[in-house]
Amino acid sequence: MTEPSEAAVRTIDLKKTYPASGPRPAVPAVQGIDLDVPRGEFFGLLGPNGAGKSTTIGMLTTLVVPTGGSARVCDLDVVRDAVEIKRRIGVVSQNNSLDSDLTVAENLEFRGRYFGLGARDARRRAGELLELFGLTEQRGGNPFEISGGQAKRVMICRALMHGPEVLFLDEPTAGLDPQTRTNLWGVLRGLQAAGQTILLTTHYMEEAEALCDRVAVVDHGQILASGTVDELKSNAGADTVITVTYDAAAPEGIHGLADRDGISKVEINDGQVRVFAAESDGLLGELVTLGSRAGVGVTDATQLRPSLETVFLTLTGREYRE
Ligand SMILES: Nc1ncnc2c1ncn2[C@@H]1O[C@H](COP(=O)(O)OP(=O)(O)OP(=O)(O)O)[C@@H](O)[C@H]1O
Repeated sequence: MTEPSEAAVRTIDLKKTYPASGPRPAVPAVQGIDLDVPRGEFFGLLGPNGAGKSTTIGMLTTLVVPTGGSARVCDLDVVRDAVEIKRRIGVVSQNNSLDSDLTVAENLEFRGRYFGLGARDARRRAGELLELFGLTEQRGGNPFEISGGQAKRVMICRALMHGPEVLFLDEPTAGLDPQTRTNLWGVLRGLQAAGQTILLTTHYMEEAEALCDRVAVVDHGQILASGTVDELKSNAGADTVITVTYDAAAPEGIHGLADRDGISKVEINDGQVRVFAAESDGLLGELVTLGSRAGVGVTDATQLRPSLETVFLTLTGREYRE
């Protein structure tokens, strides 16, 4: 037997353009992305709605057929080896896809049988997973009469029934309240600690920051940057970003700031001024003072410490909207 490849997921110039339909033009949803996710890693695709994350995960899980480039999962080709890949991966979709005609436990057992487990093994494995995920009390319940967080945990259990090599999660905590989200983070961290390779998509920056070993920031179907959160911050946006909105055109004095040590960039858009600074002490006060000396008031001011948010702002020039 050959050693399994170290890469759990590898894509080269992967593309998907949805064809035009009636008056709707073709949509270039994914425009050539390269990913390399080693086994054991917790990898995140982070981007705003419509960035192409679901389409990417769809291609990796063989549900969406690429229109260009290539993708390998568990060293298998997503187009040629789709059936084998399905056996090797677990997928948790965005919406509740549990079967409402079955109980929580039956949903899991059914999946186990589908993947070839005997009835007793399927029951035992379902019981173990439900216990591990704190769902034993819900085992006989209807999967649509439990909370959103519980349903998501059941879906993760179901995806783990056959011991997948890679677990794919599409926006696992979208729509969940903060407490439930944090609980689910604990569950996912536990899975990774046990050796599970995980690839998730998220539009929550703090989720990517809290969970992922490495993150690819995606926007308009392209990867803008990837690396550990620390690498992203130091390569793309180590700066604090101060945004001030004046009630008239920005005061003249602002232009001089761009030449100062510790300030890497100043953007001026009519009354809005954005300053990217490694040394930001006192800067906000200075921007207010410059305004008042010129007879211009401040209507809004924000200061963002270096974070994935400032990385996105630096890369795209746009604020990140969840
Ligand atoms: N089946 C489809 N047919 C046509 N266009 C599609 C289809 N699915 C997605 N799109 C379009 O492709 C683009 C990327 O969508 P995608 O769902 O991959 O993004 P996303 O980052 O996952 O966003 P979200 O979190 O909102 O799902 C969007 O413009 C979307 O409208």
